Amino acid sequence: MKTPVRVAVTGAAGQIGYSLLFRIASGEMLGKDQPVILQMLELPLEKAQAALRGVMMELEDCAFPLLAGMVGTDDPEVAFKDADVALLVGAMPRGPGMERKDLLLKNAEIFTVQGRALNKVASRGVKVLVVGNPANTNAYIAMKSAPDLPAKNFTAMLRLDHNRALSQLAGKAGVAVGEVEKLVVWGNHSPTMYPDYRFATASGASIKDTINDADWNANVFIPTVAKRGAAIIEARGLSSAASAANAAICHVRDWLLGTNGKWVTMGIPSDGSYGIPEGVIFGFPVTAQNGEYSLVRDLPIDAFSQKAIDKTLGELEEERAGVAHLL
Ligand SMILES: NC(=O)C1=CN([C@@H]2O[C@H](COP(=O)(O)OP(=O)(O)OC[C@H]3O[C@@H](n4cnc5c(N)ncnc54)[C@H](O)[C@@H]3O)[C@@H](O)[C@H]2O)C=CC1
Ligand SMILES: O=C([O-])CC(=O)C(=O)O
Repeated sequence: MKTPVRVAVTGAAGQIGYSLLFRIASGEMLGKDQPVILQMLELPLEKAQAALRGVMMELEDCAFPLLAGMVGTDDPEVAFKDADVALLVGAMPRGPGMERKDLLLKNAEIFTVQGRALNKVASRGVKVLVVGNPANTNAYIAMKSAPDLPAKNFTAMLRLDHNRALSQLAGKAGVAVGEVEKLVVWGNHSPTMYPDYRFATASGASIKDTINDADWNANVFIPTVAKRGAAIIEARGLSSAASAANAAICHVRDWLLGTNGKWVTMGIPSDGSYGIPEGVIFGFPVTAQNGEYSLVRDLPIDAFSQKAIDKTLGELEEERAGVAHLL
């Protein structure tokens, strides 16, 4: 039996938490032979704590063989104690008519507090995924609040955008979604993100050449992916939850277990590549192996792409300036 991995999940009684915890406990994130201990954080409010107790009862009732332990708490230092993986989901979601950056000042403080708690008590190699919006800037806040932990281990979720783009592309090109490779979504998890299909292939053939429609790319594909979150809110009255939980599972699974050379999109602190200033948490193409991700380097950036990348970077710089006083 392997040593259990400690997985902290914040906002555990929320929508995404409810779609996420059961899949982690069943082995979908870390492998079917990997025991896990779930360390779940909720707000110190009776309603949130009662909901968390209910979720924990349900987890118990599943009798998951891989669930080696559970902690439910309102204290970040308990939730993050020795955590190997931390999924920072707990934050306010947006409603109709809002942009994700409207949540910035409402949610920012959560990530200073949680960054500091991770810095103090988490495993020194903890791998952090920020889901709570605006995810890139919240990941930046958490990273800056945890100076003793490796900055590269603070990541933001762009995988939902990546998966949305995969499905749109496969549908348009008439190929199976599992065949599509070499896709990337650059930048911020916001409507300025840039889903880039220039390198994408299906069974080795260029998807861009198959589709051969620049108008579709600019006026259908990119806006459909970029505004998909709002479309879900419009349709459901609530933001994406099952697909967001699925993306979180994909992100962490690929990071820890590897991608076998396939590209995925992760929001990671820039090392200065592609002209993105060091430290900005930006959606980049990566591969992963042995628990470490590596940036896909030296891709050609044409004028259209440069303009899109500059736009999403500009927005991230603005968000960063907006939270500078907290750091
Ligand atoms: N990056 C991405 O692709 C996506 C991000 N999101 C974001 O994820 C976040 C969570 O979404 P939902 O689960 O739908 O929201 P929700 O409102 O259903 O659940 C959030 C939970 O977090 C808890 N919470 C709030 N502050 C907390 C704190 N300081 N510590 C611990 N728990 C706390 C709340 O009590 C609530 O139970 C939102 O910010 C949403 O916008 C949602 C979808 C995709
Ligand atoms: O759009 C939202 O507010 C929730 C989210 O991040 C998404 O679905 O991509």
